[in-house]
Amino acid sequence: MAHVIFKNVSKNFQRKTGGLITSLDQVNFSIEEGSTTAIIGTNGAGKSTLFNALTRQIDINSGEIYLSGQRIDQMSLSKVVSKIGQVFQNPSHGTAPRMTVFENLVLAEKRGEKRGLALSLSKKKESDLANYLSKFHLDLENRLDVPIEFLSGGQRQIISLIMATLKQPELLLLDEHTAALDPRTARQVMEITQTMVRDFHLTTLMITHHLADAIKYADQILVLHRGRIVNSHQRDEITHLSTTDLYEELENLNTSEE
Ligand SMILES: Nc1ncnc2c1ncn2[C@@H]1O[C@H](COP(=O)(O)OP(=O)(O)OP(=O)(O)O)[C@@H](O)[C@H]1O
Repeated sequence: MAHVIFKNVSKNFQRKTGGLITSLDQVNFSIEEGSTTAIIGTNGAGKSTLFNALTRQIDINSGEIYLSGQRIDQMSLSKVVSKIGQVFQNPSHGTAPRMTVFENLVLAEKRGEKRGLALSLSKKKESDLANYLSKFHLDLENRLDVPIEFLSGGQRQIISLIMATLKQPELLLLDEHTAALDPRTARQVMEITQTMVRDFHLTTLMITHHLADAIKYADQILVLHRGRIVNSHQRDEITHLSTTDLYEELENLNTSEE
């Protein structure tokens, strides 16, 4: 059985002016364990809605969503949160900006555990973390006692990534997590992401507008348009794709609407 399965998933929203918007329209796809899937699509295609359905931020109207063989579209939010790690486009999303890097990492480690546990800010743990952070060459090992809000965007995204993967999630969601970074930092963050995904054998789903990243890192590319998966490319085929091919595919979808 595939690791993630979307079976006939649909989601409608009520339009303020009346009527319904169909954000997900009978979406079907599956993701193999340990693989990376990129979702690309036109504006308003339903990419965020798909992520929100996975993380239980919204209820779907029909269909089924499975993670590791379990139906998650009806699971409690707290249970889903413990299974899925997410990194957002906005570097301050998902972290407590006024707390230090170390405090954020300790909180991430305690996520899903009983409330009321004291933070175990031991010196030993701090030096272990400093060791781990030094391998990213972003000077993070010297920033453990600095509030997250004072870090650069790239540094914050790496911390968010570490927080999202610390508990080895069953699924990692990357929501355009390099989009707000300058090109050099974006490349660096993407490479570190790839190292973590490989090292921890993480099943990953990423929304990206960087078509080159989809080609370079994905085992599967899903093309979403008006709430439907209109095409999918698998690894064998992706190797022969160029960014121009994907760009033209998206352009054709845009112009077919006009
Ligand atoms: N809470 C909501 N209420 C009403 N309509 C919504 C809601 N969330 C999403 N939509 C609509 O659903 C459609 C899909 O939106 P979604 O944000 O999922 O697309 P997207 O692919 O992430 O877009 P983009 O790349 O432009 O951010 C859009 O028409 C959007 O306006």
